[in-house]
Amino acid sequence: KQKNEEHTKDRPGSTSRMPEDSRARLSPQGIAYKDLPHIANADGQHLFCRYWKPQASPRALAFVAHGAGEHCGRYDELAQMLTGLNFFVFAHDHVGHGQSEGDRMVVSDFQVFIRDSLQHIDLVKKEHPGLPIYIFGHSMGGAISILTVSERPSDFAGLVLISPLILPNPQSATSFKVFAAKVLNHLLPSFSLGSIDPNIISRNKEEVEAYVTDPLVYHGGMKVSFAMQLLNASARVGKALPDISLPVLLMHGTDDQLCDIKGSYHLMETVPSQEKILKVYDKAYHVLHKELPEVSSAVFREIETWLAEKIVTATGAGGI
Ligand SMILES: O=C1CC[C@@H](CCC(=O)N2CCC(COc3ccc(F)cc3Cl)CC2)N1
Repeated sequence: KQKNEEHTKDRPGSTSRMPEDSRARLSPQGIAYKDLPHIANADGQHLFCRYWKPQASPRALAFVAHGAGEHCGRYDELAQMLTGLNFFVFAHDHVGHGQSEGDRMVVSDFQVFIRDSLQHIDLVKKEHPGLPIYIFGHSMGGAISILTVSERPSDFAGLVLISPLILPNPQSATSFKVFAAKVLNHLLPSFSLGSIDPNIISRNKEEVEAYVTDPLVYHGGMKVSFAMQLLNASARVGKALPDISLPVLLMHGTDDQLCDIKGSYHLMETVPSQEKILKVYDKAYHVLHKELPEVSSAVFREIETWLAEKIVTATGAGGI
């Protein structure tokens, strides 16, 4: 031991740390992971998980991919509605988000989000063999959902996208800014660009307040390296669309200033899916499920109706 310490002391920059095991590992909020539902991803990072179980035995599974800076707890209402349809709903906080490990809103490669989602999906599918699985994504979570489906073309029964990130917003990604971001990424990857203006996420002031005061939401600026990963993601999404052929329900607000609705029009023109529905919400902002009551209730109703008819036919309990 003594010898060993001698050795590590000499080597610059090395520390002989005690191996940290799950027992001692704490969430960014200081809660022991042994007391939280969690999975460890391929890099050993602990991801906080949420599960919403229906009363009766589930008829279908739903995985929810949250957006940049937020966390899966913000989908509680949506998940509750789905458990009413006898869905077993599950989600996790992506690396660098909410109660999961990782530097805040940092990811080494966008693929990490897809890899971790597939790991969680495979885990839950093993526990519920044979059930159809639907995937939900909002904003950056929409890009994660599309890329997750494109890796498993026949695994999913449907894709629900709420204002997905498909094309970078022209303002935040002008060719000059993209060029600047690429240059900056080499020089100062941690340089912080602006943070999201909370007032443009929704017209619902209470929801804006909830977002601003939510301690699990990251309110810092977006690092250049993360912006690069988002650009990488939207490029990959553009290439994946021609291979998406599962049923798609897509919703977008005309006044979304964070993810351009043009991306959803492009998706509709590009995916070969037989069933693809785009619902446009006039004057609505980015977070449709947390918008003015008439918009969000329409969004929930839309999702409920779309899914109810699918799982009825899927379980063959349809009419004569
Ligand atoms: O409930 C909630 C609260 C938060 C919101 C989700 C937010 C989310 O996920 N966004 C919105 C911002 C968007 C910025 O995109 C870029 C920025 C710079 C760049 F250079 C290239 C891109 Cl593409 C990425 C996707 N929903």
